[in-house]
Amino acid sequence: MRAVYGKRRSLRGTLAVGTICAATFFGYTAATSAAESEFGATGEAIIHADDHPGDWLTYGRTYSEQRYSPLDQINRSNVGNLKLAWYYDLDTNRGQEGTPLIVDGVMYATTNWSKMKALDAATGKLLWAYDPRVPGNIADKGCCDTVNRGAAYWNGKVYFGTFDGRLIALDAKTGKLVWSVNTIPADAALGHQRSYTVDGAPRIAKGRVIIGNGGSEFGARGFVSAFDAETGKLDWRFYTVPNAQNKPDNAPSDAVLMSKAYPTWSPTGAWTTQGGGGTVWDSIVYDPVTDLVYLGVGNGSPWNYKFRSDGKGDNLFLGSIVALKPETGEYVWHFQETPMDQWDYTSVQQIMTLDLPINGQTRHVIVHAPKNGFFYIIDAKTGEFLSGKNYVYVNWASGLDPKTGRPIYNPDALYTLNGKEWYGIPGDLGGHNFAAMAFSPRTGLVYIPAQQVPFLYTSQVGGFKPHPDSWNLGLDMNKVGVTDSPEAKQAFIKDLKGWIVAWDPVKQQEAFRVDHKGPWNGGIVATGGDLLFQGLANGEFHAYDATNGADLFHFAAQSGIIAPPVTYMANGKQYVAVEVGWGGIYPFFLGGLARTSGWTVNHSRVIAFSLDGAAKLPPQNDKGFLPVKPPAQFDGKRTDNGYFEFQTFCAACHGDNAEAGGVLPDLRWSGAIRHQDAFYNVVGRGALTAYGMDRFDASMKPEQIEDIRQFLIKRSNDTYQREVDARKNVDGIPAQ
Ligand SMILES: O=C(O)c1cc(C(=O)O)c2c(n1)C(=O)C(=O)c1cc(C(=O)O)[nH]c1-2
Ligand SMILES: [Ca+2]
Repeated sequence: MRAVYGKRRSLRGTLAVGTICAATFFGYTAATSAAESEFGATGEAIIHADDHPGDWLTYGRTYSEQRYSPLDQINRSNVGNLKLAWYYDLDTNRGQEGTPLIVDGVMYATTNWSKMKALDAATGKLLWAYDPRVPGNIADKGCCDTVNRGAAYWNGKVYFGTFDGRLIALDAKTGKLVWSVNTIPADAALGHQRSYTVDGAPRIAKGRVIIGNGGSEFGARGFVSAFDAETGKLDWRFYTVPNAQNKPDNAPSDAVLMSKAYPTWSPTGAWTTQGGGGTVWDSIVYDPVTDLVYLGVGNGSPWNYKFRSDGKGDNLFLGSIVALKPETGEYVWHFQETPMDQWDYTSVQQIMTLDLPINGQTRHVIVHAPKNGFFYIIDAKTGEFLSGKNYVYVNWASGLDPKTGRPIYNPDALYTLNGKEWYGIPGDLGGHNFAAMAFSPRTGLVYIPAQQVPFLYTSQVGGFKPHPDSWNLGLDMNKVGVTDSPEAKQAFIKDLKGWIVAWDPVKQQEAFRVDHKGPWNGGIVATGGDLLFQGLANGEFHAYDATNGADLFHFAAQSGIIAPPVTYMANGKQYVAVEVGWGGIYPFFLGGLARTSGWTVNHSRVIAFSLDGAAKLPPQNDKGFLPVKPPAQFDGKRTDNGYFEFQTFCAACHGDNAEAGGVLPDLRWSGAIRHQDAFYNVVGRGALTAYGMDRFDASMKPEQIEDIRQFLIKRSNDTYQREVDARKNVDGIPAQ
């Protein structure tokens, strides 16, 4: 069975019987003697990534983004002896989602706030750093923490996006700026909002750096841009949803948007002012086999389909994979996974290509596990739907039409049309989010960091009322939170789950699973040593047996891990490295509920393991924010509105119902809530903008801000004793 996968069988065969010598030769010697021809301008180096498996040259290691490394010096028999080789503390204690690149012994790691660190991959010593100085007050212009998922490497330069929308090229040796461009055209801003943020890793195809952006929770019209890798000149830009007036944008997307996509939108829906969404915030993949670029397209803006498109049409290309020609951005095919999106079911999740036996024939396919919970197999050349099966429990659709792949909707799930509430599984965070999955050609299995996080969808009462400075979903923000009753919380917590699904793509069924404590765990790498490496939300880093999921190694990393590990060779030794740092949307929005994945505090760093490592992490406080006795008095008449304002403007970062998730300040214990002026200085006048806290005096009146303060004092009184008691629990997790 193994022989049918992948292209470069001879090398894989060599490494499969692997000795340290073989891995050393292919990893290190090949890399150091490679010089210009291998890492040069042609892309051959990435196309033939398996000729130098000691490096990690592109986001998913190879263009197929399988996150499989043939290295086998570390394997099932010795992984139990894995040790910390080095660690490098980061200067941002927020979510770390980056995949570091390794080129010729140098690690290029992007971190939160779009910073770049070049480290010696053998020692963790800093070689150079680059800080693009993203302004602190724009943190709330993105939905989900000021994360960054990684860089691209090409012809002696490293490229990465910044949260304020730039694409930056640096000299890989010196860290000096080569060029920097604003990827967001001035006329993309919508009304008062400028909501485009860049946190995904750029990809490079045929000398072009391709990058998208986020923003569909605010009012955005998705697009990707391709820039010349040498000069930074804009080559082409492809929009993923139509122009509101159905006019040409002078872009390669014009023809398909005007002929195919526009008729799938109502001409009078709120999308015409809100942009429609469809942001390409994570997956962009170039496939040298088909010579196509695949875009993973995001959710609708606003989420509410009734408001967005009058409840009409499929809304192309939301929730789709779109294939383009790399040179021109010309449209080739699309496949829509979630027509009529109203659940934030993005299709941006990692796009992986494979050669798979299907009905006795080897087919070159895309495998995809988007948020909506179905595992899709799609012909990579034509976009033809081959099969689809749910990889997690789903309640919004009973299955997919076997011919077309269209979901068979549960009518109750269409909450914007039926006017009812909908407790959706998956919820808005998906059955699988940005945490990368991996494929092992040795087991034939895809390993998906799966999760279950339900979400209560309820339409905004009285029609769509956009706010100038917060999320604009068209939902009732009072309802999206979980009420504080112990029963409601317990029921919700029971539904929170996280695990690895080992998925057999040939049989379209689960082979086995590895259960975790809760959702929001890191991405996965699979190796030639028949190992899976994964960091977890509870702060542990694990190695599992790829054939059966047995837990073979774990290490306490002192903070939740959400990033995917990489593995590489340096000085003849195999290393496994990962960025550590709890964050992203889950602990921001779910707040205290997210702590049930395992109590975590953010201590951000890069950690690297080898078989003979001798490093030790310093001792740490892992108890998180300590409760401070709150003021006794509050104005009970203001707290209901305070709750509404909090859920609308603050909860997305400081946590549902004012309980923080271990990353940003827990406002119940903030000194600022003790005085009206102090609180207004921070929230209204922007005293903490340098730290990522925007000012809200343009979008909220002083009375609204004071209502929030009164609500916070009430919440701190209501929950103080519970939090004090929680610090006495054995595992430190507050009772919920
Ligand atoms: O619709 C969008 O534009 C958009 C952007 C992003 C982003 O840029 O990070 C996320 C999402 N959506 C999203 O739905 C989501 O679940 C999500 C999680 C994360 C994260 O990094 O933790 N980002 C995003
Ligand atoms: Ca989204």
